[in-house]
Amino acid sequence: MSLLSVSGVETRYGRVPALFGVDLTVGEGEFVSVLGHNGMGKSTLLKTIMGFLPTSEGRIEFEGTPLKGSPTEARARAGIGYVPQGRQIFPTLSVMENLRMGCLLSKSPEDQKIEEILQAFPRLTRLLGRAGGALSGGEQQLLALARCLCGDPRLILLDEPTEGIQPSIIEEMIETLHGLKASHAITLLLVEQNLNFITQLSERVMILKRGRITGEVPQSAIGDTRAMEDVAAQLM
Ligand SMILES: Nc1ncnc2c1ncn2[C@@H]1O[C@H](COP(=O)(O)OP(=O)(O)OP(=O)(O)O)[C@@H](O)[C@H]1O
Repeated sequence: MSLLSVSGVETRYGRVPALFGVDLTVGEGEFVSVLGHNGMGKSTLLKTIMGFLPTSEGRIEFEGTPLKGSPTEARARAGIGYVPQGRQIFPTLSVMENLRMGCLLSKSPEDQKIEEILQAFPRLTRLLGRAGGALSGGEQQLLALARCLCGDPRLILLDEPTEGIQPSIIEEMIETLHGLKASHAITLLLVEQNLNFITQLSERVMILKRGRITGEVPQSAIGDTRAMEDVAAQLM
């Protein structure tokens, strides 16, 4: 059974459709990505899974339980973590306070959880007292991911984490996510337009174009930037 199953999902903004019957599954422990240009519906897909936008058609199941009608908070409690595009950390709260907010959903003791998460994000350890808004964009992105992980999510929905981020932090994020995959058995659904980032992190890649999944990158092309570029050029 998949951890997440999305089938025939349609989402509209008012009367204007943005997703047209999207199907995808994410298995436990899998890293799955959705690649698409600007405006193709990537953020809409994650917002729909998280319950910020209602589905007009289709079905979303998490661990086999239908999510229809379930509010965002219940989805978060069920184990779906969301790192939105633009990060949305609390700018006036310190890094530590941001992490504490993330721990509200965790069942582990707060100090223990934060210590565990900081081991995966050493750069944040030096910044704990600084206001979130005084971090660089890349540091804020790391904080947003770390804060999400503080809530013990089973599945992480990650929206364009590389947008506007310096290459060194992108590399750090890739390493951190690889480490987390190995040690925490996290499951990831990533939406991105950065092909290099997707290539390095994904076991399966779907292409989203104008609200429709136009295809999946063949397994033989996964991890091979040149082959991925060829497939993406045909499907995007
Ligand atoms: N609040 C909104 N109201 C109306 N239309 C919207 C709204 N948000 C997004 N859309 C439209 O829905 C479509 C998909 O947008 P979405 O933000 O999901 O794309 P995206 O692939 O995440 O792109 P980007 O990388 O630019 O964020 C676009 O045509 C967009 O204009």
